[in-house]
Amino acid sequence: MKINLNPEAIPTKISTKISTKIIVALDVPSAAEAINLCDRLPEVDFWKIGLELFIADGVTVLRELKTRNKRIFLDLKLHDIPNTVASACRVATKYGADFLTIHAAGGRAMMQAAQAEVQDSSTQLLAVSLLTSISATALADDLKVGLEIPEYVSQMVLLARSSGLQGAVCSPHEAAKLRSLLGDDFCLVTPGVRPSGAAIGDQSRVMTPRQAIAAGANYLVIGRPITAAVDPIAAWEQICQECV
Ligand SMILES: O=c1ccn([C@@H]2O[C@H](COP(=O)(O)O)[C@@H](O)[C@H]2O)c(=O)[nH]1
Repeated sequence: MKINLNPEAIPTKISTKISTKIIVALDVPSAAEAINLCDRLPEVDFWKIGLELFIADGVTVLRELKTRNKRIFLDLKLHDIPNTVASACRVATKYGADFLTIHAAGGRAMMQAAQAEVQDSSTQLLAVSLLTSISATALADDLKVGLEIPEYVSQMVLLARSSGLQGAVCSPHEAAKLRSLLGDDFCLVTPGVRPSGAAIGDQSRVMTPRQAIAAGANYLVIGRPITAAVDPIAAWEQICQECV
């Protein structure tokens, strides 16, 4: 497939629509760096705050993103006993994030308790099914899981849905199967996205942005290919073009 490299050839309506599906991971160590990136990329509407930034300066960044009317994915990947996770979710709702993650591996009781705490808030829980850094070999040999990745991920996402959640994080590799299992009302968010030619790094199950969208992802999470690029603005624009 030929990639269209001419931004002027892209109808604004399509590129706007694509850009709303991309969540950029703000994996930087300080509020100053996060806000600088945010202001350099005004077209990015949806930002992800992960553990590094949340631990460093989370409250400041949340406030700054809110002031700029940005959508926020608070990627804390909570995983603990039900009471602890539910309490953390209750406190997290006060930040007004759009998405918040918990690990599906925490089990049904944990997910149900967490869901009960966010039910009446503007925050939607997403269940992390299997980290996109985990390969088939690691799942079988290190974690001693007897299922293949597609079956394991389906199992975790079905468990999340039957625990009351309406969204999950998976790799683009599992998105098509999950979409056909769950229909259109379930939200699938896929990290493990790499534009053609980008370094894969510590990810294992990756696809291009265009492939991830075609597989049925509602949102793509992309971090280093944009934030660690020499020119983050050009990288963002190139990715939006690549999706068309
Ligand atoms: O399974 C998962 C869950 C979350 N992530 C997060 O997404 C970004 C990906 O960043 P890249 O730089 O594009 O690899 C990162 O913040 C992870 O914590 C994930 O990769 N996989």
